[in-house]
Amino acid sequence: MVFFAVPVLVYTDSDQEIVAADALSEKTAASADMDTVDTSRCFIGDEMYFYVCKKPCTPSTEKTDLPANTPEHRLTVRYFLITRETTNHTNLDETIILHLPTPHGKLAPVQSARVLIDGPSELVFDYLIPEGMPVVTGCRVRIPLRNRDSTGTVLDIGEPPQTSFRLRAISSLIDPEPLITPHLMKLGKWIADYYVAPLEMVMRSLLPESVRQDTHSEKTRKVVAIKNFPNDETLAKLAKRAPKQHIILTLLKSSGGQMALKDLGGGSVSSSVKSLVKNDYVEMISEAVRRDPDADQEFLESKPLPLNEEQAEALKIITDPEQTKPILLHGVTGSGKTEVYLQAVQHALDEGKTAIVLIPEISLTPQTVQRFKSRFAAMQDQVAVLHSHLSQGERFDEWHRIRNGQARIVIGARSAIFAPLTNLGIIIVDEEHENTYKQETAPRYHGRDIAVLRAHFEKCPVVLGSATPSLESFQNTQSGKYQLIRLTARADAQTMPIIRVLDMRIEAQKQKGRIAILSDRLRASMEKKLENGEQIILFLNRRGFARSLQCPPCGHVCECQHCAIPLTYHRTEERLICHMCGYQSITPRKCPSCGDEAIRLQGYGTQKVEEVIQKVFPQARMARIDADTMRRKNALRDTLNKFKAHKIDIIIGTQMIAKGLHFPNVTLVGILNADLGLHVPDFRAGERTFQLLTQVAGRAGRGELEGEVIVQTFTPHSPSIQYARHHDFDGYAEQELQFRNQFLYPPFAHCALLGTRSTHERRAEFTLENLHKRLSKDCPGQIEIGEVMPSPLAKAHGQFRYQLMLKSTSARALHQHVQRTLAATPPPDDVTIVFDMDCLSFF
Ligand SMILES: Nc1ncnc2c1ncn2[C@@H]1O[C@H](COP(=O)(O)OP(=O)(O)OP(=O)(O)O)[C@@H](O)[C@H]1O
Ligand SMILES: [Zn+2]
Repeated sequence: MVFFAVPVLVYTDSDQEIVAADALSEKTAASADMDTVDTSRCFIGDEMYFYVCKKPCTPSTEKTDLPANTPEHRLTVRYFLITRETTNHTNLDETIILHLPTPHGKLAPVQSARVLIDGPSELVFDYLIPEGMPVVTGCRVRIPLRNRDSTGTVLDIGEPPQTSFRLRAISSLIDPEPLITPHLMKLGKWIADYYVAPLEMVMRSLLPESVRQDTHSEKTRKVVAIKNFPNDETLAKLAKRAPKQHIILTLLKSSGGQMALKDLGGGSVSSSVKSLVKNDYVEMISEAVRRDPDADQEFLESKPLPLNEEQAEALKIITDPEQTKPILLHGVTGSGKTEVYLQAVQHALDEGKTAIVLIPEISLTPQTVQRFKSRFAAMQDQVAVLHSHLSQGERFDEWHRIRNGQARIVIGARSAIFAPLTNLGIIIVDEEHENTYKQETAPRYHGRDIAVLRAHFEKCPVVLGSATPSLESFQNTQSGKYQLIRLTARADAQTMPIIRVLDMRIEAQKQKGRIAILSDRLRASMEKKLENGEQIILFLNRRGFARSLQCPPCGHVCECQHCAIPLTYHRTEERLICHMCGYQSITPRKCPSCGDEAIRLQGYGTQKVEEVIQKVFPQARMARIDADTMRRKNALRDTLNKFKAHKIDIIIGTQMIAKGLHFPNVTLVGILNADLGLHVPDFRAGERTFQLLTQVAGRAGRGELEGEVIVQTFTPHSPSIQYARHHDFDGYAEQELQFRNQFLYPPFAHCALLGTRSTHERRAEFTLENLHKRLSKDCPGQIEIGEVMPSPLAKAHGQFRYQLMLKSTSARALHQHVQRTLAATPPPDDVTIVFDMDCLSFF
């Protein structure tokens, strides 16, 4: 039988029961009668009244009058549906929803919102948008959830879905303005999809906790202001009768009519102020004050420098409106990239736009922040700094200053890419090669990649800058996706430092197999610099748990034959395991290359170095900079300031000191063990070593004095060390890209890590093995799946960790396959799944 739909106007009472129905087409007016409506064929979704009639009819959009005798307050006018002639009445695909005038004569588009409920379980439900409530995507809303109230974020708005139950309505809006801009919403959805992360988690990254929970609020202070200043006569009386009140009034008058209560004397004057208020002479006002995280610092305005030729060319390309590709600014250390960023940001501001500047980790790059703050010192209020050390209150303030347009420049680490700026004019990613841009907890997004995507959505330029670009970005310039700009010389016309590579195998022979911390050469050089009153940086790239075997006499390192990365020593199994493919081998007692029995695990840390240096140079003033010594807030900033003021001669540090530091008096940089970063089970080890050596070396000789760098290594022939020594990025990139291509590593493929964690070792392993089986079934051709193996960090925080590697030339195929498999294979309650798309770390 063929059914036809009749457009009907339905009246419901407050309980949503149908009290009347009205056909909207004259021709079928007869069907307005409930009797003629085949109610057995009704679809009554919450808001969807869909009546089916046996007679053909023509829909009309004419407004029908409400039945005169129906009390208006009991009526809720719903919308109606029109379907075209159809043989299958359940097919609603081609349903058109028309908006009908309500009893109040206003248009009432019936729409629903898809709401992501706050909370750990990532619930998403549809809610009706009450008439007149200005709900848009990104709004925060209060909604009913079961029998309590809850809060959530609107992900989407659209026509109500077809449901077999009744949709409930949004109770109220939390913020009048959507806290997440539409571009950010789009970005959030992309991240959830690509990194296979729950959208709720992504939302947490987009909206800081303090902003989401509306418990935090603006900080206010009490201000006393003159209301009716007494005449001279009263004033004179007051001076005698209540001298305190007299003083307050005089103070207020002389300072322009108002003062903070605190400045007037706080509690000690409160009773006097109270009397003044009572007599209506003054009033008390609450004034919002900003919690300024840098309130204790002063920034002197710095003027733009005249650019050299290369810098000027770079700025021209960056600010060229025709330029649509992401830009990779490859400038050698000290080439003046920061000056280019500063002027590019100024350009965006001049055009009335806003800017985001990402830096690897704010507490590690205080100098960069200071330079931005100084340049824009005149507009201090328009600069917002976002970083992990902010208190909840500070974060709340900064965030709202950005959202309401007061702050136009946002400087921050990775998550600042989600700053809710509108009208973006430029995004800058400084030190784009840094790993810290990758978030190591879900959602495991890469800040640099998200920056490129956001710039694309917002149609604004994005500049990725580095002295040692990541091979991913560099390859993008080779393939034409990105635009490459180079700064080839130091801005102040200084020469690049001389890099000497010291063969520690020889040193080991001298020391009879013991691992020396200071070579004779480095020690002699340090002595000379200290005598000259120059400063020294000693660098030790210490990596904790993944340890490779290295033979001190010959420098040999045991590697996997399939993956060309060092094998990792697993103490419990007494075995060497490859962390890319799972290959295992026994631990050799003798060096497979030279037969020496001295083969051993590497290892000493910064603390040990400090001890040694103290013995060798007891008169030198030194400071150690690593995660242990720099726990205190501002500790790094203070130590670096001391170093700058030359109250410290030697700094001993880890990666923390590799970045963006500019100390003209540093003439010697010692890299104590370049191999530590080189022989880790990671195909990027070479790239990282090259980057670190180049960056650390770049700290030397940044002033009038020539710089010297000494690199101690057991593998002096390694390409990362040799190319770094010759300041040859292109040469390095060329041979490294060849290696990556050969073994199909990024940037030629996407790598991802799938892991399980559990307090029950077997369950962690089984769950992953099960996933492995399922992934292998119906696996798209481009995906390679590695074996299940214990993580290099086999147990952490009481949890056993297993992992497997996935590789694919198609990112989409990879994340979609994983997404599908994970969705179909929920893990046991006591096992956590970890998925790291485009992983940078293999632990
Ligand atoms: N056009 C210029 N004229 C003179 N000095 C300049 C110019 N541009 C930059 N400088 C100075 O050169 C020094 C190095 O510049 P800057 O720190 O910006 O380089 P960088 O490329 O960001 O370095 P790095 O990558 O090592 O952090 C700074 O002291 C800076 O003030
Ligand atoms: Zn292998």
